[in-house]
Parts: sequence; structure tokens; C-alpha cells
Amino acid sequence: MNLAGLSLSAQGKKIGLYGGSFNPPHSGHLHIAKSALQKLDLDEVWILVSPGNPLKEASKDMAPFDRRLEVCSQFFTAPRIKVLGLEKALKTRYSVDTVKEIRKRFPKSSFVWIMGADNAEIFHLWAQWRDIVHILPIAIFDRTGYSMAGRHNRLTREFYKDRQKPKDVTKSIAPSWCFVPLVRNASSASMIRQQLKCDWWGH
Ligand SMILES: Nc1ncnc2c1ncn2[C@@H]1O[C@H](COP(=O)(O)OP(=O)(O)OP(=O)(O)O)[C@@H](O)[C@H]1O
Ligand SMILES: O=C(O)c1ccc[n+]([C@@H]2O[C@H](COP(=O)([O-])O)[C@@H](O)[C@H]2O)c1
Repeated sequence: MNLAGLSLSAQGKKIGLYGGSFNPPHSGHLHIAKSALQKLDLDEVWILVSPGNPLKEASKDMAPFDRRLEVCSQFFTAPRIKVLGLEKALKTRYSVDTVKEIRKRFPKSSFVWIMGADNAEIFHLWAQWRDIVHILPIAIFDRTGYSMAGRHNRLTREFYKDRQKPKDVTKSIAPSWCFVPLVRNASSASMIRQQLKCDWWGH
């Protein structure tokens, strides 16, 4: 990965960082990425394929990183959505380290962290989660089954006064967050893996 080239092309842009296992990617992910571009008024969304979610144990149904990266590159072909193996390149695994590195290496771009409402519910279990909130704005996207949990959780309670409207969140200075209501998409990777009934979906 050419980090210098990426940094140059990212200059002056508002970018959504959308981290995930993407095991496999599905229409729910695409819906969030496209909605983020529009509702947060972003220039780009970066799909950050995770080498391994620190809260998920390595398991036989997790496809190898290279396979997930390859399939994501084939799947996310919409304009302004970039698939990157940035965490592998930066050698980071925890999101707090990833966003610190990104801030350092892309000083002329602004960033917002994108996640689904299910992750907002457990965000307080992430390593140094309050530091993440102080580093960049956070956008929580509604998800089937998690509408309440996405709005009412440790993050939204502790940072209640820092709530913004989605269209303002990238202009705001952290700590700030927004909840993004949208037409929900019920897809989930675990459901797809169950339907495929295989060790991992590439086999
Ligand atoms: N249908 C969806 N609607 C909204 N957000 C979603 C949806 N699917 C995934 N997300 C969000 O996208 C990010 C990446 O999700 P991930 O790759 O873990 O997919 P998943 O479908 O949640 O997987 P799994 O079922 O294996 O947990 C997470 O922030 C998650 O909350
Ligand atoms: O940093 C952490 O402690 C942490 C804990 C859980 C999840 N994350 C990140 O959250 C993103 C979504 O993960 P996932 O597996 O739910 O798709 C992905 O970028 C993970 O690296 C990060």
C-alpha cells in the first residue's frame, strides 16, 4: 500500500472510517457506506478490513484477512468507497491505535468513525474507548434489532451533551457523536455464514 500517495489524495477531504471484519461483506455494509457518504456529507468512505477484531476470538469460520480484503475489493465498487488494509499496513489491531496513527499520517484530512448500532452497545468494552471519542467524531448507524441500544448506551449517556446532527458531525470537534436513523437493512454476516454452512465462506 502506498501510504504517501493515499495521504496526498486524502488532503482536504472528509473521510468516514468504516472498520469491520467483513466476513463476508454484505448489502448492509454497502447500505451503511453509501448512506454515510450522503448523510454525513463525506468525500470518501474507507472500508478498513480488520486483521482481527480484538473482541472476537480467532475461529475457523473467520476467513483469512487476505481473502476478506480481496472479496471486499470486488464487492465495494461504488464511487468514493475505498477498500483498504490499513490496519495490516500500520500494524495496528486496536481501533484506538489505528485512529491515532491515521491522525498522525493524514494530518490534512478530517475523519469520522462509522459503526453500526450493535457495536455502539458494546463500545465501552473497546480498548481505551474514551480516548477514541476524544480523537474523532463518531457516527452510529441504526441496525435491525439495535435501534434502542444504538441510542441508549454507555457512550451516548456519558457523552450526552456532545450529540450532533449527522450533517454537522464531521464539522464538529471531538468529543462528538451522532445517531443516524435510516431505512434498516437486516443483513448480517453471521446469518450468511450459517446459511452457507461451511468452515468459512470461501470454501
Ligand atoms: N445490516 C447492518 N446494518 C447496520 N450496520 C451494520 C449491518 N451489518 C453490519 N453493520 C456494522 O458494520 C460493521 C462491520 O460489521 P461486521 O463485518 O462485523 O458484520 P456483521 O454482519 O455485524 O458480522 P457478524 O454477524 O459476523 O457479527 C460493524 O460496525 C457493524 O455494526
Ligand atoms: O479496539 C478495540 O478494542 C475493538 C474492539 C472491537 C471491535 N473493534 C473494531 O470495530 C470494528 C468492527 O468490528 P466487527 O468485527 O464488529 O466488524 C473493527 O474495525 C474492529 O477492529 C475494535
